[in-house]
Amino acid sequence: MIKNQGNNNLTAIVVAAGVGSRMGDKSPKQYKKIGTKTMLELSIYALLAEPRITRVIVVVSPSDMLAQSLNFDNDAVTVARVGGLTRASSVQNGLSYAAFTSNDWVLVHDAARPCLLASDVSKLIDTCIENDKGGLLAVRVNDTLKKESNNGTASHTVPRDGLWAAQTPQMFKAFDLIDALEKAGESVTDEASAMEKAGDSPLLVEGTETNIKVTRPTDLWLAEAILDKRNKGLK
Ligand SMILES: Nc1ccn([C@@H]2O[C@H](COP(=O)(O)OP(=O)(O)OP(=O)(O)O)[C@@H](O)[C@H]2O)c(=O)n1
Ligand SMILES: C[C@](O)(CO)[C@H](O)COP(=O)(O)O
Repeated sequence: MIKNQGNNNLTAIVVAAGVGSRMGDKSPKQYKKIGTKTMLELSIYALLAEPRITRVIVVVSPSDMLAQSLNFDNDAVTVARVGGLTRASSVQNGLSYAAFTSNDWVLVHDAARPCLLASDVSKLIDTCIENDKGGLLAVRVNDTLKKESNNGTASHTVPRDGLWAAQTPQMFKAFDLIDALEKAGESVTDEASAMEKAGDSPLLVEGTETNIKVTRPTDLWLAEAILDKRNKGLK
């Protein structure tokens, strides 16, 4: 059981139990290497670069055979074989595994977002704690958005004013998120959706465009280019 950790001992849950079907590859995308590290490792290290995160629970599928080769050489990281059939269920199972005993904050991050900047993690934590309100990293939508009709044509343009693309990590009080996810069901695709359904209005914390979710093959080389540039000193 995790006792009250306070704001300097935060828990992050990294969801890494997906199959990566949109990548069209046989191995789950979270184990794809960018340079010498897997996407999963990069996502975890970006979180651990924020000193207030002192515990990372990595949720993998119970059938994940690659997880046993993981060695983070860091006592802060625990691999939990509690992944579910949906992302939401993996998050719920990770929250249960964490066994919070007080309503501490929790951050939830996609293993598929390896380009996360530690500075953005710090910004999210600072903003949520200063406002005592949960929130998420997000970026404003730049493209003109079209709503598809049922025959592959554009029926209309969706006004993009005020539209943001949600990223992760998303940060909420653990007990509030547990309750919200329980009520929202497994159809929600992020934590903020569940909180919104519960009547909350999560803070939008402006993140960085490079915090992409690696979903399809082209995203992988985008992530490689981003991290290559970053390793050369460009943000
Ligand atoms: N049942 C699931 C589904 C997804 N995820 C995780 O949630 C993150 C975002 O999900 P997504 O990008 O959709 O990953 P996949 O579900 O693996 O991809 P796909 O939908 O293409 O199968 C990923 O880190 C993925 O590992 C998870 O932990 N459990
Ligand atoms: C949580 C998320 O990354 C926010 O944009 C996104 O909803 C995950 O969606 P996915 O279909 O599970 O990748």
